[in-house]
Parts: sequence; structure tokens; C-alpha cells
Amino acid sequence: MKKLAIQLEHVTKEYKGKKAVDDLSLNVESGTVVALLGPNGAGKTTTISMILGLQLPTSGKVKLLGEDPRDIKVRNRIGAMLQDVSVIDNLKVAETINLFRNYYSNPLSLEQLLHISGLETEMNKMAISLSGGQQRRLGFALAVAGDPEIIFLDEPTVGMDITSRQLFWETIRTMAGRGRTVVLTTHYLDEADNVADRIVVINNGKLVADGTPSEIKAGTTGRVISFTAGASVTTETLQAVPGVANVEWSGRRVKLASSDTDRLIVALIEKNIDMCDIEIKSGGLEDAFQALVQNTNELKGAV
Ligand SMILES: Nc1ncnc2c1ncn2[C@@H]1O[C@H](COP(=O)(O)OP(=O)(O)OP(=O)(O)O)[C@@H](O)[C@H]1O
Repeated sequence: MKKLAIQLEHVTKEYKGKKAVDDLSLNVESGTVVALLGPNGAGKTTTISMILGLQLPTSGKVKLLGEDPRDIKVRNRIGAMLQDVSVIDNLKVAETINLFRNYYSNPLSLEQLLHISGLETEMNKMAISLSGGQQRRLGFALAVAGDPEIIFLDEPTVGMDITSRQLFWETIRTMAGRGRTVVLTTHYLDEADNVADRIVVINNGKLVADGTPSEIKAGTTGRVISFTAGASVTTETLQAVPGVANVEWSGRRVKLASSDTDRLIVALIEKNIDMCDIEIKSGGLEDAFQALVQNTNELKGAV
């Protein structure tokens, strides 16, 4: 069996009585790329910051590489790029990278780090003068400067252009190929689909799905009904149909995600919704995600 890089046992984090993370249990094997998905406020950042030892859980246990995350020996073996990347004033890109390399006993070379962050031509620029996307790439170089065993990336590709994103994901796959564990959050589901070995979906602080991208997509959830709606159909008329929460429009074409498309189509017909060119199919990851989130919100509402 592979070694466990991360262990969460019944972890809960409360802020003023409100649970940001609610009884979350999760094991991550070394060498896996895990994408943590969930809508805004689902608890992804809070989960990562507890795994990193930046926040303590209200209850439950967190282990990183088998140890307490706050243990200094563990901290040297991990790298993190959090949402706000800030750069040091008065230092050039190469100087900033070298400063971080000096913290570690076996850092990657400056050349490697400039290459994987795509910052070779910017190496002599002041870090503060970089664009937002370039600063995130610098943040990535700093996160991996020590050649960490586990890399945490909180929405890493925000602000990056398409070329930078591609280089970035290639680097992540290469690192995973070298046995590194990568935990990332993203709102770009196609990226999670392409890069992750495993997808963990969180909603309202709870785990709602866990599997490979194809397992998540193949689940009973994530089926989609789409149709062209007649002029009388509005978001309000659709939301009055049982089982409809989110209505997605594209011109007159409507898309409804549901865990039970059979029941939903019957309900739409019963309500005399004016529809033509009806299609029912398994959705992509985006659809699976929408349906999972919608289902757990409905369950929460029903409690
Ligand atoms: N320091 C804090 N004090 C009080 N509430 C907090 C604090 N940090 C987070 N929360 C709350 O905990 C919940 C989870 O927040 P968290 O930032 O972990 O979500 P997220 O999934 O990372 O969201 P996003 O996708 O928007 O980054 C939210 O309701 C948030 O308002």
C-alpha cells in the first residue's frame, strides 16, 4: 500500500458556532493529484489551512506525512501557494527565487524554477513590476523551490493566460510522476478533469463526492436535460417545477442538471412546459458538480 500523505479524521472547524468544515474524513495517498472542488464558501481554503497547520481544527485530527502539520520537520517537506501571493519589494525575480531556495537543503536549481514558472525572460525584472498572472507564476516557483513532497495550490491558475496554464499543468503532472502529492482547489472544472487523479467535492463543509474524474461523471448524479423553450417559459415557471433549482439559459436553450432526470422530465411534462428538441444525457464534470451541489443543498434545506 502507498504511504498516506494526508489524513483527516472527523475534522470540524467552527467559526462562532458556524461549521465551515463539518466532520470531514479524508486520506490522500502519496503521488496523487487531488482536486478539491466546491462552491464559494464550501470550506476548501479552511480545509487546506488546517492541513497546513495554519489553523487548528475545533475537533478531529489532521496528520501530514504521518506527523503533526505544525512539526518543523514536516513544514520543510511541503510547499504551498495560497490565494494571496505577495512579493517582496526591492527584489528581482531571480533574487526572490534564490532567497527562497536558500531556506531549503535540497532546492531545485534557479534555472529549473525559472523554466517551470515560465519566467526566464523576466528574471531580472523587479518582482513587484510583474503582472498578476506572472506574480502567481512566481508564487508557484517559490512554493516548489524546496522540491517539496506535498504541494498545496489554492486556485493556482487564476489570472494566468492559456499558455501559462498549459505549462503549469504539465509541470504538475511531471511532479506527480516523480511521486509528489499535489492538492489543489480550482473553479475551472475542465482543468480538474484533465489534471487530477482524484476529485473531492465539498459543500457546506461536508464531503459530498470522492472519486476519479470519470467516476464522478459516471455517477447517477450529473445527468442533464436540455431543450428549446417556448416563449411562455421563464426561469420562474421552471423553478416552480419540483426538482428544478438552477436554470441555465443559452439563447432559448435551457439546461437543467438533476440527479433524477426521469422524474424531472415527467414533472416538466406534467406542468405543460413548452419544450422541443429535448435531450437527456450524462453531463460533464461541470454538470456532475452542479447536480451534486444542488442535491446537497436540497437535502440541507429539507432538514
Ligand atoms: N476567519 C474566519 N472567520 C469566520 N468565518 C470564516 C473564516 N474563514 C472562513 N470563514 C467562513 O467559513 C466558510 C468556508 O470558507 P472557505 O474560505 O474555507 O471556503 P472556500 O470553499 O475556500 O471558498 P472560496 O471558493 O470562495 O474560496 C465560509 O462560510 C466563510 O465565510
